Amino acid sequence: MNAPLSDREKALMGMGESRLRKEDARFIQGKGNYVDDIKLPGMLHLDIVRAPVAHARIKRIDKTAALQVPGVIAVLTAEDLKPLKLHWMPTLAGDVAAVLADEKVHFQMQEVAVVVAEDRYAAADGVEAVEVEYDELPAVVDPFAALEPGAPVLREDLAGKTEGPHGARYHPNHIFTWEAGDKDAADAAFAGAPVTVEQRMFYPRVHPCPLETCGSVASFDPVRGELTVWLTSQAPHVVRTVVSMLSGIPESKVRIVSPDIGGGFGNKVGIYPGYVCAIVASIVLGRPVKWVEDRIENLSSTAFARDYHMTGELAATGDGRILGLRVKVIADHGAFDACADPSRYPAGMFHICTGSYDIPAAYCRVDGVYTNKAPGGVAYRCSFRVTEAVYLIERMVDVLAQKLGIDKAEIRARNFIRREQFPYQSALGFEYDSGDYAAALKKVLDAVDYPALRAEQAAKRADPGCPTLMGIGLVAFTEVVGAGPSKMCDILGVGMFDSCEIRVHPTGSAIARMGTITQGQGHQTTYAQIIATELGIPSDVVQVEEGDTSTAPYGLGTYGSRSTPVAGAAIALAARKIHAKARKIAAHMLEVSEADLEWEIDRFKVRGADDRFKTMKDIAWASYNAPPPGLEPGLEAVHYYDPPNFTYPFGIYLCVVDIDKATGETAVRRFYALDDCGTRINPMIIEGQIHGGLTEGYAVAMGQLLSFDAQGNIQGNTLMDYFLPTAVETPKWETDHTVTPSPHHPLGAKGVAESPHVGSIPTFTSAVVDAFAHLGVTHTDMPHTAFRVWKQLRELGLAA
Ligand code: PCD
Ligand SMILES: [Cu+]
Repeated sequence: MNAPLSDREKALMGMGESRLRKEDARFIQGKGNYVDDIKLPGMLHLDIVRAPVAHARIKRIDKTAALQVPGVIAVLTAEDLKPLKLHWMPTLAGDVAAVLADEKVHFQMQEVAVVVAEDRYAAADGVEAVEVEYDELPAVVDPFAALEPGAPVLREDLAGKTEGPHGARYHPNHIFTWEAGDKDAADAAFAGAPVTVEQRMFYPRVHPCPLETCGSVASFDPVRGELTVWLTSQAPHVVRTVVSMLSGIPESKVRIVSPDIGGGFGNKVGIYPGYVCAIVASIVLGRPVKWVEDRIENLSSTAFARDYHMTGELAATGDGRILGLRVKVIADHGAFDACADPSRYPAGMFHICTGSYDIPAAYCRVDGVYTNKAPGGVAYRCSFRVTEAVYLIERMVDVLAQKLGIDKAEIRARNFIRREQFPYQSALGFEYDSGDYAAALKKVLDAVDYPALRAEQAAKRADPGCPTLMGIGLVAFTEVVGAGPSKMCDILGVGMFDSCEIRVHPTGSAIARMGTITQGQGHQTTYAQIIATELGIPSDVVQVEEGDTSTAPYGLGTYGSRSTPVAGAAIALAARKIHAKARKIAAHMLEVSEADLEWEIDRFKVRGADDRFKTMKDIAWASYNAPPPGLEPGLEAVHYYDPPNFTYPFGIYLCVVDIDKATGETAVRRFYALDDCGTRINPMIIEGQIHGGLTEGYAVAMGQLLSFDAQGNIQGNTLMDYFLPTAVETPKWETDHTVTPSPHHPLGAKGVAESPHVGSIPTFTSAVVDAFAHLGVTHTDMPHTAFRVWKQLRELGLAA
């Protein structure tokens, strides 16, 4: 293993060390600073009037009574935003979304009007007093029904448009068709295949549920013409650009600050009507305006995830070698196409759905559809539809294994992309950077004694008196994270690079700023660790700042596990620029040539003369006070990093469940998660990320669901119904790892934070279905709640 660290190395607390999080000293003392903590003199409060119905024409809005409520200052509707051309706003997906409902409402809880008042209570009373008269229209909640010939037309604003931003539209409720792969080659693989399987599955609508809801404080200074907005954004620079474009205020006079964020999980990527209205209200009224949504508003209207109706097909040989994959998806995007994906990919990175397998021919097609539901389509702990893709392929491989009577571990091993095939070109267009799936699988199977688990299962199946059904889930996932090479990925035309600026002070401490923004991931700790190792400065004295567009270099933000792959690389390369300059200074100080110097932990020393050295601290002082002739003073650098490729973390997850035949309750007996994210910066933070992601995955698989009735009423949008596991429900997690560095990343690191979510969800389904596999069940849709599992037990005559 690793050689023991010297004292000097230990002092740095650099990469590879499980050092404690630097930010926690602040958080555990209640000194965090969230948007709702921001209170400005004269600040007003905004609250939103929301639609009680899913589809209706607005006949009349009467503000009179609301304006008489004590404390209410203003009521704004779409009519008031029209002169500013702000009643509709562009979405990340190239569509438009109503800021405030314009003549029609398209989903329940849609923003219809806003009330601005002296305090939050008055604003809420004002909301109650706004009178809106609706003329109800038939609601469309099923995307298949939305595509029927006579279906009600939802988006009248798009009437007659047969072209959308992603090509032809064949129905008024159709948004786009997106295809990847070679259809003819895939069809040919199926035509000649000895075995084929097909499975329909529905990945229900779920919602990221960060502790802190979304919100903003907008403050326009009419004297200076400057706009400052504190908001819960995972991408503050992008918000600045969009705000400047929409408002016409020069970007140099717009400052966006993401202060501490209480969890993002994709929920805080989009731009929401509440933000826009707070900004407009502040500009119009000349006072700061705060908007913070409540939990029901958060679960109802800011950014759902998934809602994919998927059909997968695999073609294979008799011994289980996969010959081809075909996938069809009907994607329910809700009322406006507001998916947060790189602009060119309306289905995100869904085409990673060939997974960890060497599949010669593949074709996938995704059709986006409008329905009367809230817009969103965010990457809930997932790099843009990767969760859906991994779910699909992992379910399909299980279905194939079942049909052929091959063990699910064995069939995976037979189809893995082999170590020597990397870099690997997938049939759907990705170049996987590195992986060693077979070694990881072996490690997991050995660790849990897989043959013994299967033997136990067989014995239990043979015993009709056994009160439980035992299931074993297994998943071998590959993710695509680190968006992304700007030749492939952009947001509204801005390439998805990221950035870092490091400034070393004369006394040898440093400040570093990045274009990303932590929401709990621990960037202040891990980023400092990278700099510590690269520059030989203790991570304790490296100050990391993110989220303020007036100080941080432009970056695309934190989501899609892109911070380590993209900003992490920028940090390393900025540090290396400083390192190169430091070498020049050290050579001058030691009166030798640069070539005679070697770097050791925290110093340059003269080769072969251990006592002749200059530490980075010495060099920092000299860089300001006695730089070599011809070299500018100071010790700082900026780097903008445009990655050459994505990174492809992977993992092998295994889960054992025991299902109570009497109640349908599923107990997770064991969950073993092996992750490979290449070079590991802070193993403890990684472990925390894995625990969090597995817990969120457990929540999605076992209980989270936002469903709608036939009228489009949203159900389950409170924490009474929406499943958020506490320590009581959460299973015990076992973690493990292998290390296969990324060959193109300067540190060899890949992203990791999404992997546990992406990988665990299909593992739970795989385990639950496995419990019923001997009875011919090939798939059951999530969530695997006790009631749903019990119904299945009863249908099979098993319920006690
Ligand atoms: N190799 C490696 C990798 C990584 N790491 C670490 O770990 C973490 C993470 O990372 P990443 O993977 O890169 O990621 P990011 O970018 O940073 O982040 C993001 C993610 O993250 C996660 N996690 C978390 N946590 C918390 N606490 N909170 C939150 O919110 C959250 N979110 C979630 C999500 S959802 Mo999306 O947005 O949906 O797309 S995406 C996401 C950081 O700290 C880092 O540094 C290390 O150490 N190493
Ligand atoms: Cu996703």
